[in-house]
Amino acid sequence: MTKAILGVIGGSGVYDLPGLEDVRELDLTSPWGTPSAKPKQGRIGATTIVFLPRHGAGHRLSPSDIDYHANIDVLKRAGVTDLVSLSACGSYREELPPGTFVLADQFIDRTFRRQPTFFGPGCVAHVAFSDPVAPNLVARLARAAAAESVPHVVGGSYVCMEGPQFSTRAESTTYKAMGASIVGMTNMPEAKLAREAEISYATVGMVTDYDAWRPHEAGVDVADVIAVMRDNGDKARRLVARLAADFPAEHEPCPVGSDRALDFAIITAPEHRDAALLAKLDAVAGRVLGR
Ligand SMILES: CSC[C@H]1O[C@H](OP(=O)(O)O)[C@H](O)[C@@H]1O
Ligand SMILES: Nc1ncnc2[nH]cnc12
Repeated sequence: MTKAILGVIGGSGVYDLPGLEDVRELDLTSPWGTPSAKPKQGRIGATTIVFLPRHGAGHRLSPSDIDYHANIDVLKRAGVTDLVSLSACGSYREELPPGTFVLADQFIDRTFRRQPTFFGPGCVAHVAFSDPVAPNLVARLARAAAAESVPHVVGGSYVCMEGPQFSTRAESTTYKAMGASIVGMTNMPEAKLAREAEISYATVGMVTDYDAWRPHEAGVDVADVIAVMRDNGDKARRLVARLAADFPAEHEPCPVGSDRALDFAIITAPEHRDAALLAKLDAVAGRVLGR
């Protein structure tokens, strides 16, 4: 049995979780770099929660500057089994107005200056990623949202752009035509790295704006986002509190294998593996590397 530990990555507008009790800062370091902040561990009811503000205290880091490797690595070291990402996003659908929470089930990765894997020369791995989020975690989030009367939809594709500028109108209409529901700048490579670290992941896309695809409307600017962000942040805290209150003590096996992603993923022959990289992978891949 594995004790369930719920990780929460707070995005724009969610820099703390005031409902946490018995809070302490975890003094964890990572061989991958510097996490956005020291994770805070606490509990809501009987559920242990580890919280990390993605952009750091005071929103210090832009999406391209976040050390996603260090963030996921320290959450793994903290024992996180299930990870909820809270993310502000733009919407590509009239029926997903600002204030809606989209529990996305797919991603389209349009980032171009981020290293998307923990693996590399000396230890190559290919994890399955056709189903990038953990459906049981999504179902729990949907139940928590319903219980808290938070407007939400289950499913949809999140397109992750590099940023930090918002989309041009041409980009916005292109992503909409690709079938995306929402757009943000942070869930890639975060979700990929969580999968490599065998952490069940789900994302809550908190719509703040309609991006730039509506022909007769002004495009998005950060003032639009901030105007909605505060209210979304309050809803997100209620959502997390409800999720935590109803969370199981034991980690539920992920139906799409998030928690066993490395069973057959590492393809480099043992005698060709790089010792320095293996050492860095102690937390992420310790289960299969026997570290
Ligand atoms: C402040 S608007 C743009 C900013 O908000 C989103 O961040 P997060 O996913 O961490 O909530 C978006 O991805 C951009 O980084
Ligand atoms: N329209 C948008 N595009 C990218 N990231 C966002 N975050 C919030 N709104 C966004």
